[in-house]
Parts: sequence; structure tokens; C-alpha cells
Amino acid sequence: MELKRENVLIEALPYMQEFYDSIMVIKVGGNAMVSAQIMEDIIRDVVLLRYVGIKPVIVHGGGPEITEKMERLGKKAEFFQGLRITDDETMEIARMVLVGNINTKIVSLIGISGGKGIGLTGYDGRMILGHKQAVKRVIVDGIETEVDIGWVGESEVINPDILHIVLENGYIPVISPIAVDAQGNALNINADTVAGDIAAALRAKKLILMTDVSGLLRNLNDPSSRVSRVTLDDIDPLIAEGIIKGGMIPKIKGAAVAIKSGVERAHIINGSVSHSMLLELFTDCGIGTMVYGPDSADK
Ligand SMILES: Nc1ncnc2c1ncn2[C@@H]1O[C@H](COP(=O)(O)OP(=O)(O)O)[C@@H](O)[C@H]1O
Ligand SMILES: CC(=O)N[C@@H](CCC(=O)OP(=O)(O)O)C(=O)O
Repeated sequence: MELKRENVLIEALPYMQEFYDSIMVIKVGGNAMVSAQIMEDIIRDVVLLRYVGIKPVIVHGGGPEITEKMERLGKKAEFFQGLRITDDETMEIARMVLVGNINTKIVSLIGISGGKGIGLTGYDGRMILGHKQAVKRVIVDGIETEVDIGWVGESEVINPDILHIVLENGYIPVISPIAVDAQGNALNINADTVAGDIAAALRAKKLILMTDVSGLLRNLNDPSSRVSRVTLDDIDPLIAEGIIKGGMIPKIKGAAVAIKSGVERAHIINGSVSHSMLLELFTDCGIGTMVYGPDSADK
């Protein structure tokens, strides 16, 4: 039975009270931004959160857009264990797409919806300091081979000061997944990893990872196989069994990093379903997959 409109609002009240003044990190994946309309809807929902007293922080991806731009420039996109092999030219393209296109688009949409967005990268306030990932060793035809994945980084230190400053002044920070190393070089980091690290550093109330599937699925071809709750202890076995793979690995690992640092819950939800974030946050029917630690089994 459909809820009457006023009941929807009443049902939301305890959640609004609980979340008031808390920080939520929202990762919007390139695959969730499948259309301009979806992107507009997601951003409008984020502005709504700000107006009910939540402090949202957006971390955005853009993997499919980087690949498309590379192909248009005649370059083949290559990945190693889900990470984009990033040579000098790829780094330039990634910065162009992430910072130049997607970040400014999101900031602009926030403005159109009546909020105040501010675009940031790891360079700003030295927010994400990192280093290049080590050369990988793999066995090919029985021979150990080295793979250099280029300017792919991992974060060492997150300085959240700049985020607190802009949040306290009513802005919605929009972060591109670019870090900086000690020499000032740009590093490409998976956006789920950045979102987990930022949520951890801010001790956010929640981390919300928006993607193009309804959550963690036991069987990728069967949407009804969604796992609604996952504890930290479930994660390694699910990866070892091959149930969690590809793009879901950095998501679940980012969620785990956040939970271990005190974030109460992480949610993996389908961003391409209209207003999925509002349903997750403000209604009794949790959607998607919730990742939680030993102390937070409730919704
Ligand atoms: N067990 C799983 N459940 C759901 N999705 C999975 C699973 N294992 C791998 N995936 C893949 O992860 C993808 C989401 O990650 P990704 O493509 O990186 O999205 P985004 O751009 O939103 O970060 C899904 O589209 C799916 O193909
Ligand atoms: C190192 C690495 O792979 N970085 C990612 C950064 C963007 C990203 O993570 O975007 P999605 O969230 O849309 O996948 C990339 O170059 O694609």
C-alpha cells in the first residue's frame, strides 16, 4: 500500500533528527551518472540533504568518461586489477575529465539547485597526500614479470581541515580523486578508495557509494540476489569466493576502511534509480547493501 504524502514526511522525521549536523560522504560513480537527468536528480537530493541540516561531501568518479575521452584521442584504456594504467598522457586526460569536466559540472548543478558547491582536489589544502603505487609483480607463463601502473597513487595522509572549513560555511565540497605526492606530481586514485579515506578522516556518520547496481549481488545476473547486510568479517571470504570482483572490490574495501575508522555504516546503492539516496536515508525500507561493524547492526 502506498504511503500517504504526509506519512512519508512523518516517517522521515526521526531520521532527519538523527542525521542533523552530521557529515555524510557520498561517492557518485561514473556508472551512476549514466544520464544528465540522473546526475541532476542525484545532485538535487544532495542539496536537499544540506537543507535539512546534513553536511554532505561529494567524491566523484568518472572512469567511463576517462575511457571514452582516451579512445577519442586514439588511446587504449588498460587496467591492472581494476586500476587504470596511468602514463603521463593518461594522467593529463584524467585530470581534464575529472577536474575540468565532471567536477565543474557537479558544482554547477549544485548551484542551479540552490546550494553552494566548491570543487576540490587532493592539491587543495594538501588534502590528499600520497605516493605512487609500487611496481607490481605478476607471473606470466611461469615467468615473474613487472607491471608499472604509472601515476596510480595511494593516499598516505588525509588533511581534512579544508573540508571542515568549507562545511562550517555552508558549502558542499566536491572532491576529484586526484592526490598529490611530495614532489607535487598528480596521482590518480580510485574514487571509491578516496571516498573511504575521506569518510574515515572526517569520522563521517555514513558513507554512501552510488553505483549502477542495486548493491552487492551474489549473482551478477540476478538482481534478486542482493545481499542486504555485510559485516567486516564477511568481506574477505566473499572476495576469495569470487563473488565480489572488479569495480566492487575498491567499493567494499573503501567501505571497510571507513567502518574501521568509526564511520557507523556504509551503503552501496543504485544511483541510477531516482532518489535512491533519499529512500535509503529517510525511509524505513533500507535499500542496497549496508556494510557495518560490530557495534552498528541497526539501519
Ligand atoms: N558481487 C557483485 N555485486 C555487484 N556488482 C559487482 C559484483 N562484483 C563485481 N561487480 C561489478 O561492479 C560494478 C560497479 O563498479 P564500477 O563499475 O567501478 O562502478 P562505479 O563507476 O559506480 O564505481 C558493477 O557494475 C558490477 O559489474
Ligand atoms: C586508479 C584509477 O583507476 N582511477 C580511476 C579514477 C576514477 C574512478 O574511480 O571513477 P569511477 O568511480 O567511475 O570508477 C580511473 O582512472 O578510472
